[in-house]
This record gives sequence, structure tokens and C-alpha cells, in this order.
Amino acid sequence: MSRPLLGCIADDFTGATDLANNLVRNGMRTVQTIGVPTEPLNTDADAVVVALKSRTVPAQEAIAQSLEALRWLQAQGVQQIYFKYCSTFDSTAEGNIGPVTDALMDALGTSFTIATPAFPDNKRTVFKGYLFAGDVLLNESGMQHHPLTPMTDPNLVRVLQAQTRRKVGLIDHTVVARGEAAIRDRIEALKAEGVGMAIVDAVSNDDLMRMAPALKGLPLLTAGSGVAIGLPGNFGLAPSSQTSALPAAQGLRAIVSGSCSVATNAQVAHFIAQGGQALAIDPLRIASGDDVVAEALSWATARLAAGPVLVYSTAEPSAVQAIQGRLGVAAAGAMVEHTIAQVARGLVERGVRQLVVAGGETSGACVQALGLAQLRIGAQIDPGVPWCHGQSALAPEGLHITLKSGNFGTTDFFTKAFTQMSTTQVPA
Ligand SMILES: Nc1ncnc2c1ncn2[C@@H]1O[C@H](COP(=O)(O)OP(=O)(O)OP(=O)(O)O)[C@@H](O)[C@H]1O
Ligand SMILES: O=C(O)[C@@H](O)C(=O)CO
Repeated sequence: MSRPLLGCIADDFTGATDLANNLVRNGMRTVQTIGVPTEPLNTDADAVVVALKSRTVPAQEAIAQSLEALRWLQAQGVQQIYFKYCSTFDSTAEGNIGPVTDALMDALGTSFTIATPAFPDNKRTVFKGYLFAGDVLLNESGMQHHPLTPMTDPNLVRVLQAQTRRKVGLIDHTVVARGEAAIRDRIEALKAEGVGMAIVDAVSNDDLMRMAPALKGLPLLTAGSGVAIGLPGNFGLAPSSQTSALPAAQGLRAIVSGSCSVATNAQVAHFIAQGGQALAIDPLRIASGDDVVAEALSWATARLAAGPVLVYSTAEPSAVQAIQGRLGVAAAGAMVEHTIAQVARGLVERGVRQLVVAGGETSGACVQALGLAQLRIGAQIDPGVPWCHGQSALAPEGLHITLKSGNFGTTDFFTKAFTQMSTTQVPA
């Protein structure tokens, strides 16, 4: 069996499939593992993405999980490590992007790495160190209201500097525009100034492709998924449709959503407006001890045969804040995640084999509840969101699942995902 070339550590599960999607589309056979495997990799792959749920846990816990992933990836023989975080640089006030990067650099014995969440296909661009989401700065994009990681400062040099003991610098667009040699020169100059991490500007895929050759040989890269588009070429690999082939889809269809992001709110509203079968979960009823899971499953069981059902806790920022005020931010999040994950599990027990999950934290909880250990990555539905396929004791014959990041996907994503599955998925 060949050794994987690139070893990736993703800080959430939707982010992991987003990264795997970009690697697959650009020619790397990619396997995503749910958590750090206990056994060696048992299949041929050019890249392995270890999906952690470390974005919002305390920094020391995120470090421990990431170092465990690093050790496993090193044991598989990878040549380069990629730490994947969110394209909106989601982090708590204490971290975890800075602390985890510090720990990985120490463990790899490297004195320099880059940091860029740029993902132009999803309208995340970095210019002069400032992160834009769409046409607005990060802190005007809705991310300032995120339930767990509110982002109120768009200046990434400042955000990262507050999270690390290393000095943070900038490789700006004028350097990136001049390509590999200029970027390498700038890296050397920054190192000479004692800079350990540099935010890199990128406003287009061309910038990312120009950047990629200069990253060859760096032991550690830290980024959103965008940087991945240029990496397969560094290993002599080119795009191929075969890398995204999955088994044919079957079974009932459902959607669960615990994401409260702007895009998901619009997707839920669109699904309902189109006549979709949908049930809202009320966090206050969970907190008061009602059996919300059993109710949702009995509602869904009566409707699954008629088409996809949606079970959601998705709500607008004011409603989320009201719930958080009553229950506490962490408690509300954990309670809702647990409930949605149990609903997802019950749906699969009732024959759902095509499941859409919206929200990174929500996806983490669902994938764990479903007992999925490894996912193969299939065709892209929308930028950053592919269909995946995995096996578990609940679905030994396999289950198609897509893990949608909160702010990804067009408004009609939920219906589009199923349509795409039935019309365009290339069977393995
Ligand atoms: N109605 C609600 N009230 C309070 N908290 C909620 C509610 N609905 C969901 N949550 C919590 O909000 C958090 C949403 O985070 P999640 O990562 O799942 O979605 P997201 O942030 O939109 O997605 P991503 O991380 O991919 O951008 C979860 O912890 C979820 O349990
Ligand atoms: O990079 C992104 O925006 C996503 O892959 C993600 O990490 C959201 O959770």
C-alpha cells in the first residue's frame, strides 16, 4: 500500500469534508477519518484528513487532540501537515487557531508557517490581512453573531497575534501577485525579523495557485480549504473524475440542521416555502425534559416515505441569544447538538440512507452518534460541500451523508443535494 503524501488535521467535521473536497477535485485520493484512528490506514490514499471536533473546546484539549492526530499522521508516513480551520477564522477569544499552530510547530520543530483562511470559491478573501466574507468585512457578515465563535475583528494579523506567543506577520497581495520566488523571498525576510506565522493575502484562485509552489517543503501549513487547491500539483498529481466516485445512492432521505448561520436560515426558510416537510426543535422544551427526540422521530416516521423530512433548531440570532440567555451558551449548544444527533441516529435506524447535516458542531455530534469512522469523498454539491459515503453498525451497507458548513451552499441547497445525488453522482 502506498503512503499518503499529505496529512491534514481539521478542527471540525464539515471543515474536514470541505478540505477533502478540494483535494479530491484537484486530484488527490482522499480519506477522511472521524477522530484519530486507532489502527493504521487500511486503504490507498494520497491525502488523509483527520476530522476533530476541536474548534471550540478549551485550548489545552484542542492541542492534545491535534498532537495525537499529528503523531498518527506521522506514523502513516505523510510528507506535509495541513491544519485546517474555518474560512471565517472561527475561534474563541482564547484560541484555538494560535495555540494549536504553536503546538504543531513545536512538535514539528519548524520556525515558520503560513495562515490564510482564503477560499475565493466561497467568497472568503484576504486583502492586506483583512478577511472579507462576500462583499463585507468578516465582522459585518453575520459572523459577529455566531453562537459559539463570534468574530468581531476582521484584521487577521491582530486576531492571530492575540492567540500566539510567536510574532505574526503578513505576506500581502503585492508579493503574492509576483509568485513563487517573491513569496519565498518574503518568507525568508519575515523569518529574519523573527516572524513565526504569516497571514497570506489571496483574493482569487489564481493567487492560491501562485502561492502553492512556494509552500512546497514547509513542514506545516495552516489554512482554510482554499490553499488545498494548489497542493496536489506540488506532489505531481492532476484532477481526475475517478477520485470522486461513490457507490450508488439508495434509501430514505432526511435533513437535520443545528446551524444558525445566515445561509442555513435562508436554506431552511426556502425548503419550508417550497412545501418541504419540516419540524422545528425548541431548545427550551429539551431543557425542560420533554422527549423531543421521540416526538421528532414519530413525526418523521409518518412522513419519510413522502420525501425528505427536515428536523431543525435553526433560528435567527435574536432567538438564539434569547435561548443562550436562558440556558447558557455552552449548555444550549450541547443540548441541541445532542438532540439533533439522536434524531439523526433514529432516522438512520428508520431507513434513512441519504442524510444532509447542516452545521459544523452539529455534524460532529451526528457523525459520532451514527458511529461513522471513515468517509469517502464524492462529488461536490456546492463549493466546500461534497456528498460522502461511510459505513457504520447502523448502516452496514453504507450511508450517503453530506456535512454542510453553516454558511455554505445556495438557498436551494437541501433539494439540490438530493437532486444531484439522483442525477449526477458518478458510481464507483
Ligand atoms: N435554536 C438554538 N438556540 C441556541 N443554540 C442553538 C440553536 N440551534 C442550534 N444551536 C447551537 O448552535 C451551534 C451551531 O453551531 P454549528 O457549528 O452546528 O453551526 P454553524 O456554526 O452554522 O456551522 P459551521 O461551524 O459549519 O459554520 C450548535 O452548538 C447548536 O447546537
Ligand atoms: O472553511 C469553512 O468555512 C468550512 O469548511 C468550515 O470549517 C465551517 O465549519
